[in-house]
Amino acid sequence: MFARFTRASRFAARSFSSTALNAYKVSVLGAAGGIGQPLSLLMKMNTKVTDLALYDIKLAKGVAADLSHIPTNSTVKGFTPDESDGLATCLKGADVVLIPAGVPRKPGMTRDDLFKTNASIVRDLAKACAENCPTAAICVICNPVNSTVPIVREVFKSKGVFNPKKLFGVTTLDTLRANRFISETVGSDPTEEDVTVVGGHSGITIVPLISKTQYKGKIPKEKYEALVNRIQHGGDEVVKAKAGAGSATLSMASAGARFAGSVLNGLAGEQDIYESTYIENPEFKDEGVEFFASRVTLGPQGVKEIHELGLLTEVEEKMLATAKETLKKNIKKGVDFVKENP
Ligand SMILES: NC(=O)C1=CN([C@@H]2O[C@H](COP(=O)(O)OP(=O)(O)OC[C@H]3O[C@@H](n4cnc5c(N)ncnc54)[C@H](O)[C@@H]3O)[C@@H](O)[C@H]2O)C=CC1
Ligand SMILES: O=C([O-])CC(=O)C(=O)O
Repeated sequence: MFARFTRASRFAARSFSSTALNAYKVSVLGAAGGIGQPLSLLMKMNTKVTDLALYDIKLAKGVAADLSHIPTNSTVKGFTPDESDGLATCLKGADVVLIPAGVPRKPGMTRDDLFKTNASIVRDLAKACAENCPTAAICVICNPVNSTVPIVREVFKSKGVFNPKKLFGVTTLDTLRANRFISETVGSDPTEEDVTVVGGHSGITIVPLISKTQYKGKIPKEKYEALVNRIQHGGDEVVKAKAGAGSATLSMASAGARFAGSVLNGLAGEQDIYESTYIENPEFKDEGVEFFASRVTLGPQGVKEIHELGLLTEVEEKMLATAKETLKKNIKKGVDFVKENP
């Protein structure tokens, strides 16, 4: 009885001082979807999350009711557009916002083909974030990430609240795939691998830096090329296998939960929190590439340090050059969209 009382008091105290006591509000927009549901489940299991707020145009209340029975610290609330201030309430006080809302690919489509539907979804959700939780870390999962992240920046800028340290495109799935696929190539334990993947999140813009691993120069050319190709086109593999029923959802939920967990660990002041993520990066700004997935250290203010690329192999330099050409166009497309459709 006494132990229970103490625990309850501790949880009550958490709601008063969020950051100091490792108690955070996480909002998931698009929470009833293929990614949204398992991602929300994984956030419910994260012990740093004490307030989980779920928004979707359908079913968010049902998903919230379901998850709310799991005996972890967090409360769970669901919001839908039929309540006048549903989205605003979902977002108010959020420390981290995850955005998997948007349509997924079908076979034969590129991520860029999703732009015409997803651009306005992301723009509108970004407006709500800028108005209701301007200081939250915004983590964009919705594709095409190369363009949707610039859309969020433009919206935040237009409202005077943009903070480059708190806007992230979630590219963690590329890291997970690289870790898994390299382990299959070299016969290692995938949980021990840590491949840095930079650039963007679509085909040739995904640049795995194998030269930064212990396997530099050790993987035969043919195997190396097959590995890079599989990392770059891993998404297509799943789209094809799901045959019209969508794209990666479960591996993406795992990636999103890992990334959100790292952001929370950084906010909590934990040390040595590293992730690769698509962020505003000044390194290639002169070339018109304002966003670039980079390895970063995360901290209490979001991005604490952007790691420079350093020395690359000739092959990696070539991949980088090709990636930058496409990224430049993808970024411009997002920026222009907000200019033309504010
Ligand atoms: N960044 C990455 O590595 C990855 C990104 N994705 C992307 O994530 C997005 C979501 O994929 P899935 O979950 O498979 O799709 P889904 O169709 O299963 O779920 C999307 C959810 O978004 C909701 N939604 C649509 N418009 C909304 C709005 N205006 N506000 C709130 N919710 C809204 C839908 O009702 C649905 O529940 C897609 O754009 C997909 O391409 C997918 C895999 C990996
Ligand atoms: O391939 C897609 O459309 C979904 C995605 O971004 C991925 O699985 O990496």
